[in-house]
Amino acid sequence: MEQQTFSLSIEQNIALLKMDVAGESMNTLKAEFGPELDAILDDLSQQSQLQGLVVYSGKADSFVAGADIAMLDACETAADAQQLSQQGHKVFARLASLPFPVIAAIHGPCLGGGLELALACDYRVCSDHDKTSLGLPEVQLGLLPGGGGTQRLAKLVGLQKALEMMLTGKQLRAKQALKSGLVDEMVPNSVLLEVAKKYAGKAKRKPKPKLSTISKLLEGNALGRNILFSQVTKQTLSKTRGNYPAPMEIIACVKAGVEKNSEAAYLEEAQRFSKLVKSPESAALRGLFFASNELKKESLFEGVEPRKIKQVAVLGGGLMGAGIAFVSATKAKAQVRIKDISEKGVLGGLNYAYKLLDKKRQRRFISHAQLQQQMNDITGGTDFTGMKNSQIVVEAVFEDLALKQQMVADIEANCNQHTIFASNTSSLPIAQIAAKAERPEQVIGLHYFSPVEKMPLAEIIPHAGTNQQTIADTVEFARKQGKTAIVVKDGAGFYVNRILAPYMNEAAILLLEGQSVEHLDKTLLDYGFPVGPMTLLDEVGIDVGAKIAPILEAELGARFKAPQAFSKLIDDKRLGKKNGRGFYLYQGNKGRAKKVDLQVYSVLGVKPGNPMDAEQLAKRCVYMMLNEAARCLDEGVINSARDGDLGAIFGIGFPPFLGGPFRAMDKIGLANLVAELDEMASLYGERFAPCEALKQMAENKQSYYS
Ligand SMILES: C[C@H](O)CC(=O)SCCNC(=O)CCNC(=O)[C@H](O)C(C)(C)COP(=O)(O)OP(=O)(O)OC[C@H]1O[C@@H](n2cnc3c(N)ncnc32)[C@H](O)[C@@H]1OP(=O)(O)O
Repeated sequence: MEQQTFSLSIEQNIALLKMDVAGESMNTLKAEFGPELDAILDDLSQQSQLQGLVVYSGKADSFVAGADIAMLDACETAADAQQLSQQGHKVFARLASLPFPVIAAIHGPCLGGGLELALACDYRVCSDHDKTSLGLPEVQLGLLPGGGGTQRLAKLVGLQKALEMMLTGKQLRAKQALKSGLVDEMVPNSVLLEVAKKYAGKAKRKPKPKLSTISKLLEGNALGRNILFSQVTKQTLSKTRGNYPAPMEIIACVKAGVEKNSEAAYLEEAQRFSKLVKSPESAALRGLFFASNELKKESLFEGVEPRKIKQVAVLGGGLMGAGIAFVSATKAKAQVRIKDISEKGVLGGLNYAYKLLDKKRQRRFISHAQLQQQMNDITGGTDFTGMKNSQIVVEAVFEDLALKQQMVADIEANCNQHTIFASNTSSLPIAQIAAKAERPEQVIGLHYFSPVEKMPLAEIIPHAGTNQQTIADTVEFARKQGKTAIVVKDGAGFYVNRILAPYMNEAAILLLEGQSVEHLDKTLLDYGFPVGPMTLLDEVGIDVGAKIAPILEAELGARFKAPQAFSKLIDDKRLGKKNGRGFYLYQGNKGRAKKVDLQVYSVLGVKPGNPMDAEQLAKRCVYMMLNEAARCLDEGVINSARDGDLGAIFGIGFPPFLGGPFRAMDKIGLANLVAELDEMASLYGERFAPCEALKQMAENKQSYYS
């Protein structure tokens, strides 16, 4: 017999509807639930003695995570997707029109279609648990809330808050949800159902947002609303640069909600939703969701169980070390010891963690007691005291091979025989760091991106002698720190910096050819990168780039050669943002729009000329990256196109709506790409020559994804 998803019980004239999707760890909404729910609603609407209905989840730690994304993926046509949306509208409308109050009892994630279900209820009560979060994250999948969310949310929390939630996809914690009026009450999970039942017997109600006087003025009349919509449209376009259609569609739906009758507005939501389901941007973003979920679950070696890391040491209290200590303590819930050569370094590391936690406290995400508790998990010192039991030591010291080898020896002498030594080097081969180790099998690379607490990627780099247990433990540790972890081959630049370097070099060459700093940055921002290459070089440090380039060139060849003229920037003591001297002005320019430091051009001996066609300019940088990504896969630097896509998106910010370099190459078509690279090689130089792997695949009419 087919298992039911919903079970109905009645206690003292209060109906309790439990949702529990069999065989799945989280509830998601599926089309096939329609008839089951319809039958329940038929039954309920005939029971005149009922005083209320409480909807809750049978899962221990989640309410409903939204519509089933795989079901959306399976829609063959926009009409299929429109039908799904309209089916949702119909069921939720029936729920809303029951003759007694309907109450959602929410514990755990209540997202997308899950929140739309809760919005169709009269009242919402949620648990105060950390796991409880409410939001409409559809925009992150390139979609809009298609289950009535664009219509109901604004009526409950007001236009501004609703637009902010839907355009960012941000999830609210219980406290924030209560404050914004999204939920009516927040209680401990142990009494959630009991409190929800108390709403039975109350009046059904029309939601009314609690608005400040200014918001009332803005949202309460047509003129104010027009100003609001035009401001939001402008801000949205400046953020998306036209690359993401969903935000504009969300604004249009919300606008329809205030300007049209309900039937027309709901129809518009369904139509716009269906168009987005079939958009290439949403397909890429959904692909990303599935790919990162798949990677998260992947176990690397059969029979090798990763150990739980509870004791961590970090060598170096600088920006990277401090960030690593912070995520190890707060996310991976480990006891962390920071070791630095100076007291100042240790204090710097502790202070960094304190500041991050204090920000959370100020935003009321954590209490003062929780801040103190988390700070208790991070200690520091200038010697090896307290490090004996470390299961993993992550070094984040200067990029100096001899120093790192010394660190390995120190850790082998002062920790224990099982301690893993993980290096956060961004350029030195791990095999060299392990070369003098007594236990090289426990040496591995663990490369983070700055700032560690924000950047989602970690590259895990075993050298040829690293054992499976060390790899499995390190991957699991990075996952626990909240990172998307990809295993990459040991070699100059690993994966992310290896594909970034030719892109950055090309931008530098273009600058020397007379393209302006602003034009370069704007063009690649418009293309979809989060920052332009010149800004990125300022952020990373021009000196850091200058140090890595020769290492890559020596190991990988002339296509990595950085333009000679760039050494003049170092001679001019231009290190980037950190010393206030880079491509942009920093001193005395705080809070103002970024301005290029025009002296850069005279230092480099160039004069910015006519701006190159934006498409051509972007292609020159991006195609260098694509070609290198193809080489990396061919050489086994990455294990799959999927890892290459995730690494580029989470490590560099490769435009997510393109799905990553490999999906982008498939979209261009490998034969077209090879032809374009050939032409670029003849115009601009051999560095553009398509790699053998690309040529082979193009010849065989292959693609990276089927
Ligand atoms: C019409 C509507 O407006 C359209 C929609 O609702 S679109 C969907 C909107 N919802 C979302 O985007 C939420 C997507 N999910 C998430 O962000 C996260 O899964 C979460 C925050 C809910 C939980 O995260 P976490 O605790 O790390 O668990 P996570 O491993 O991601 O998910 C658990 C399982 O649920 C699955 N899952 C979660 N949400 C899902 C969804 N909306 N569709 C399909 N599967 C989903 C995951 O694939 C995973 O499956 P598995 O057990 O087979 O690996």
